[in-house]
Amino acid sequence: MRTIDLRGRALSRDALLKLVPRAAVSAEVAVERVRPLVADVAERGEAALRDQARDFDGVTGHRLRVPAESIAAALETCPPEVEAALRALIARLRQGSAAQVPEERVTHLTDGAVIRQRWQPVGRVGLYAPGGKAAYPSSVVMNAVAAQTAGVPALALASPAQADNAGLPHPAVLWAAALCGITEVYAIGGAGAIAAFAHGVPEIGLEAVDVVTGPGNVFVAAAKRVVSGLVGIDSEAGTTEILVIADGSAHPAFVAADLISQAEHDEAAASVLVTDSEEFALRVEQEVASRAASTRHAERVAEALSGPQSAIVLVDDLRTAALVSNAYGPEHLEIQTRDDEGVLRDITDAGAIFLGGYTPVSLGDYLAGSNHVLPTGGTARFASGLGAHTFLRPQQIIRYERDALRELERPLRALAEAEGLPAHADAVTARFEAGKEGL
Ligand SMILES: NC(=O)c1ccc[n+]([C@@H]2O[C@H](COP(=O)([O-])OP(=O)(O)OC[C@H]3O[C@@H](n4cnc5c(N)ncnc54)[C@H](O)[C@@H]3O)[C@@H](O)[C@H]2O)c1
Ligand SMILES: N[C@H](CO)Cc1c[nH]c[nH+]1
Ligand SMILES: [Zn+2]
Repeated sequence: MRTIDLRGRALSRDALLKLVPRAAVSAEVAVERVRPLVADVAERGEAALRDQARDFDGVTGHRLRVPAESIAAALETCPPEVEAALRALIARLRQGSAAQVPEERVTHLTDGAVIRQRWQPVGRVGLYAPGGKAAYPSSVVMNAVAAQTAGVPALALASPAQADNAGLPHPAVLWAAALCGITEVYAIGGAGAIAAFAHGVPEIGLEAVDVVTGPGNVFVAAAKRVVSGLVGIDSEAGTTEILVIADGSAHPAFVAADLISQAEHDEAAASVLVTDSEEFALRVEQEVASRAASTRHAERVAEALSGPQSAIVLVDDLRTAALVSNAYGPEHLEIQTRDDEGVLRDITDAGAIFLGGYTPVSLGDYLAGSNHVLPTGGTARFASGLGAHTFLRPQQIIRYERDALRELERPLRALAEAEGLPAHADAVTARFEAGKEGL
């Protein structure tokens, strides 16, 4: 990992972001690459999906809609320990997600003037679980439990077809689908899946959805940006990032293991350490060097950690570390310092925040009870992680009685006249003209 020494330097946000750039394929470049793929699915439907499966997943002649029997049959091949772990994940995430459903609130402004705020779930959602370099049953659960907690009535799932599973999605994805009770599953990957959800593909019985969610690589994230507006999306949950703020009190082996764990996802993954201790930085570097080569995906990890998107950043103090982290807006932020809560107070922008030496990101990836589908690429500045709230729309319901409306007749007319829209005021006055009593 390269080291960037910021000690004694005060940098603007833009200058910081130039020093620690995002992944090689920028969101803008990826958007231009996937735009024709999305348009092709909108135009040619199934035929376009088949071409993309051949080109990107190496699969031809498969069934795009997974038969219900294949989902049920797959669960029989799930090792008991994995099934128990998936059930534990579902149960813990249900608990964690329940807090994301706001209560209906009623506000009485004056006598007879009431506003209610209710949270209405969307009707139909398309959930994406990645399946390129690895299979993501955990992402199936993260999507499904959030949607089910919100009360969404119709859920469809897509994940890439696998050449070595007869063109079905990865078996582990089907295990998770079965355990979550999802019956509508498609073997479709990448931008094609996102486009299929957004536009619908009647030939295969896929009806367009209202909201598309789920994580994926840079092309999946870009496709979500392209279809957003036509459908709702969660965040652009793209290529994984971890930023660790640590001081000399942290354990170098813990921090190194966490940086490596997220680099395992993708050659383009970003692992960043920000520390005020040069000695600690060196020890982490040594730990990374001694551990990285023995991981299963050593080549991918090495590429991610040696890329420009990964770095060790030396700063003067932890307040500056928080400023650097805020400028970056990481998907995952770990804080391992003498005063984690103090550092947390300075943090504004991050997808999810993991405090202390015993809360690794990989816990959040699987079993913490929090959701692992999180904003990347700096979008944590304005977006949140996936949750039940992603599928809920606040709706205001307004009811005024006669006297409460009458009280507002004059000020309302003043505002309507100020805007040059007097018929708005007339609509109120009409209710108080003689003979118009009594609704
Ligand atoms: N932010 C989050 O919440 C989060 C959570 C989990 C995983 N992730 C990320 O998800 C990603 C998973 O990626 P993956 O590749 O394993 O699976 P994936 O399912 O996201 O991507 C595979 C698909 O990418 C498409 N694709 C591949 N090469 C392409 C190209 N050159 N042009 C256009 N499309 C192409 C294909 O359609 C293929 O089916 C990783 O980057 C990981 O870091 C993010
Ligand atoms: N770290 C990923 C989010 O970027 C989530 C994940 C799923 N499985 C393992 N990890
Ligand atoms: Zn992970």
